[in-house]
Order: sequence, then structure tokens, then C-alpha cells
Amino acid sequence: MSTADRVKKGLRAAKVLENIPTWTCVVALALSDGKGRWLMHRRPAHKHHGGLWEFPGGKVEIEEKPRDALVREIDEELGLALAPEQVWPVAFAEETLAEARPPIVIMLYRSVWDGSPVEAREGGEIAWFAPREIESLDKPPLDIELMRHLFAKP
Ligand SMILES: Nc1nc2c([nH]c(=O)n2[C@@H]2O[C@H](COP(=O)(O)OP(=O)(O)OP(=O)(O)O)[C@@H](O)[C@H]2O)c(=O)[nH]1
Repeated sequence: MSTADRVKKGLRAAKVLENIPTWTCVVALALSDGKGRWLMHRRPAHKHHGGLWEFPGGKVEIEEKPRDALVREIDEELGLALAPEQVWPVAFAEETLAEARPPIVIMLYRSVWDGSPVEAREGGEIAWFAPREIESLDKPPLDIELMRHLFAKP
């Protein structure tokens, strides 16, 4: 094989690798009611992490920007129409040990609720909690870390 062909083969392989997901990007929203309470979503029992309380959100789809994915997920899950510039990044947390799947990296944004009705449109339940109440909810490990950042005193 000529050098030029080897280079071409290498470039093709690099392109394939670029498209193999090595981690799963999840976006989530810490939504405040402006009076010290935050919206949490309890996952339906049959899902991964079923019965645990999380920040609403979901996976970023192929060719989607994280912020756009968050706006889409919040509309689908809560029926709340946010503009992309109404959410601000707060923290991220990454899984180090994942089972037989790419590890999850969660990017947490925050926003303030505008008072319009919200409901758990895709199952599970939603409720508003004070930070000390969120501490005692059953949550996935990444949310414990995200919460620490969200409620950290400056
Ligand atoms: N939305 C959200 N997901 C979280 C959080 N913490 C956490 O570990 N996860 C995990 O990240 C993954 C997100 O997947 P998802 O099921 O919510 O996303 P999705 O609706 O886009 O996917 P699906 O259509 O495959 O169910 C789940 O395994 C979920 O348990 C969190 O605070 N918010």
C-alpha cells in the first residue's frame, strides 16, 4: 500500500472514530420558582434510575447543541417553552464507572420559572422542593454532586 493510501485509510478510520459515541451527553435544568424552591422530577419506575428524583432533562441528540436539547427536553417533559438565552450553565458531573455503555456526562443549567403551568408530560411526577428537602430525596449519584455545586455558598 502506498503512503498516500495509508494516509487516506488513516483519515477514514479517524472519521469513523469521531462518530462513535464515547460518552453520553445529558442536559438537565435546575428550575427555581424564585422563592427558594426547585423543581425535581421523579423518574417512572420502569426507566433506568426508576423512582429516583432528578433534574428534568434528557439526552442530547446527534447534531443537536446542548442548549437546544435542553429547551426541547423541557418543552417535551414539562410543557414549558424556554428561550435558549433563558438558561445559564451551572456545573457538570461525569460518571467514571459505567456499566456496558458509554458513561454519562450531565451538563446542568439553571433558569427561573415564569409561572406558567408545568406537568410531568412523559410520566413520573414533579414537585417543588427547598434545598434541604432535596438533600433527603433518593437521587442518582451524579445529582448529589450537581446539587453540591448548585447550592454551594460563594
Ligand atoms: N434528565 C436527567 N437525567 C439524569 C440526571 N441524573 C442522571 O444520572 N441522569 C441519567 O441520565 C440519563 C438520561 O436519560 P433520559 O432517559 O432522561 O433521556 P431521554 O429521555 O433523552 O432518553 P430516552 O428517550 O432514551 O429515555 C438517564 O440514565 C438518567 O437517569 C438528571 O439530573 N437529569
